[in-house]
Amino acid sequence: MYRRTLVQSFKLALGGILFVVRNERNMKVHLVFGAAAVSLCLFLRVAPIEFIFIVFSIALVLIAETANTAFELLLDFVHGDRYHPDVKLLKDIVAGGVFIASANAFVIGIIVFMPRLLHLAASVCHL
Ligand SMILES: Nc1ncnc2c1ncn2[C@@H]1O[C@H](COP(=O)(O)OP(=O)(O)OP(=O)(O)O)[C@@H](O)[C@H]1O
Repeated sequence: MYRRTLVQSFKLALGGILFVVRNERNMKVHLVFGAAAVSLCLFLRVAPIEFIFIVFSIALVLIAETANTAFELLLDFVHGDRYHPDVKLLKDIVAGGVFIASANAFVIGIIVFMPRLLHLAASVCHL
């Protein structure tokens, strides 16, 4: 063990995140949806509190996916790739966490964007 500076710790954490982005297809999907949601926030000029909710929802999904990946790797490391019902249950439970975070982000996205998009569509139709 050695003492790390804050910058070194940050670099190691960033390396962990990059690993997940490179190796997990779902993480790439979450990032694309996250970037789309932030762009939509800017385009629709949502209120600051709504923007905060969107950013928190995105962060929650990314954190859940990162934890899911770490847990899957840990299980594979400990148990190998042999089938085991307990491994299945544990992997399904952490995947459930990602699902909850994603469903939360979806609902918040609907609540924030839907009224504005409908309003935008209505004003375009009346042109
Ligand atoms: N060793 C195993 N024994 C039993 N079932 C497994 C095992 N490994 C994976 N599974 C099953 O396959 C599913 C996908 O696991 P995998 O490790 O392939 O994750 P993945 O392809 O990255 O999927 P995701 O990240 O979307 O959950 C698990 O949720 C589990 O149901």
